[in-house]
Amino acid sequence: MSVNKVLVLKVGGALLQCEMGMTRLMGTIAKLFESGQQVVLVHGGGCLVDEQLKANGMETVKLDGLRVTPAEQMPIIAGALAGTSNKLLQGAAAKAGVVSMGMSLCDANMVSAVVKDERLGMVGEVSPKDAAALEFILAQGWLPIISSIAMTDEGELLNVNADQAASVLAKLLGGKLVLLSDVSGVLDGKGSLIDSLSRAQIDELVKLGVIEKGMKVKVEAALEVAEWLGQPVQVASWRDSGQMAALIKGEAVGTQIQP
Ligand SMILES: Nc1ncnc2c1ncn2[C@@H]1O[C@H](COP(=O)(O)OP(=O)(O)O)[C@@H](O)[C@H]1O
Ligand SMILES: CC(=O)N[C@@H](CCC(=O)OP(=O)(O)O)C(=O)O
Repeated sequence: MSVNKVLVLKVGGALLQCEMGMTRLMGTIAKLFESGQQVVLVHGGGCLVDEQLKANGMETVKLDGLRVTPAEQMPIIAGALAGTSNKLLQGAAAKAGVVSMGMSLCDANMVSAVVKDERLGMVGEVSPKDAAALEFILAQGWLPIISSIAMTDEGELLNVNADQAASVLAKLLGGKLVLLSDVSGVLDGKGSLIDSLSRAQIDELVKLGVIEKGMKVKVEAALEVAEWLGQPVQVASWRDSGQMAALIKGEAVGTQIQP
């Protein structure tokens, strides 16, 4: 990986429940900073949202890997993602000596957002808009930590899948994208890691039901960026210390989603 492009790292929500994982992630980011690599951290928090909805007597419904988001759930979802999850990560960054800026997709005209599909309620579809704020923050040597809560032009909050949020920010910055989940990459039907995937192979594995739910959304977001930027996108795991060490060295990790 070349060092001069911004690295957009996305972490899934399960990380927030793993103290060691958060420490390792922030240690990795500190090392990347030392080597001159600028990093943007985008995060999910799906499991925290599930917990908060349950605690408030609300149900979780997913359609094709995306959370159906009735308007009355939006304050809880925004609180869990832009609030709790974002601040937990800022805390871990501070402990590792990394100066961070806690943000969401609502900030500084980064993206524009519209309702994706009426059947999903307040779920957003975002497109890249203005990179100025992020470029300023990166130039200060700070780590932007960005949740996937967005806003319409009318100021209504929207819930965006965090892999899709990361993919739009990678496009905005023309950056490299690495999606870190709780699995070491895309697995085949027997549970073995697949090193590399083309669009045709992805279509086939989705048809067979081998790639499904959150991984289907993730791989499709990765493919869109790979094709847009003409370079592979990696799907790997924050759990795997070997993969995190390889990331610091700029080596390929996990599954390479090919353009
Ligand atoms: N072929 C596959 N390989 C790996 N994981 C898969 C696959 N198909 C479905 N999954 C599921 O997708 C999950 C990762 O997606 P998701 O839960 O959205 O992760 P994250 O929260 O990290 O974004 C895995 O934990 C696994 O349960
Ligand atoms: C629309 C939609 O599905 N939004 C996601 C946003 C969080 C997310 O994507 O979290 P993970 O990365 O941990 O899965 C949700 O509400 O769960």
